Amino acid sequence: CYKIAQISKDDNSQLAVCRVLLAELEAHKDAWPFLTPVNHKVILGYRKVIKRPMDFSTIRRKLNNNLYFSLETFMGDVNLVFDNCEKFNEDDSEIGRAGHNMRKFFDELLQLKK
Ligand SMILES: Cn1cc(C(=O)NCCN)ccc1=O
Repeated sequence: CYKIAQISKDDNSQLAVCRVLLAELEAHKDAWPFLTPVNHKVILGYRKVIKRPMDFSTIRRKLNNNLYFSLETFMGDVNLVFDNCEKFNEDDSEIGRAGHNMRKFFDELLQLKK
């Protein structure tokens, strides 16, 4: 039993770290393009180009519904947000720059939490 308890405790503590990381991402001044799903009815071409849309509100819902099994699966969705942003936006654009800033910020957060 001890071993099973140990695994689940690690997952819980990892998920607690995910909640803190997500809160810090959402609070960043450059988070605004990523707070809610991109509206593909407004942003022409988005649905065709971006096969796996992701945003911070979706990540929060998945976290609340216990759909992340580890820090790694959580990181996969956060990086998907930034990868989608790079694919769809020019580097030299407001949203493109916000994406690069947020990815750098996230990488620095992860260094602190290690
Ligand atoms: C991440 N991203 C966001 C938008 C956007 O317009 N977001 C609305 C913010 N209120 C457009 C393209 C894109 O790649």
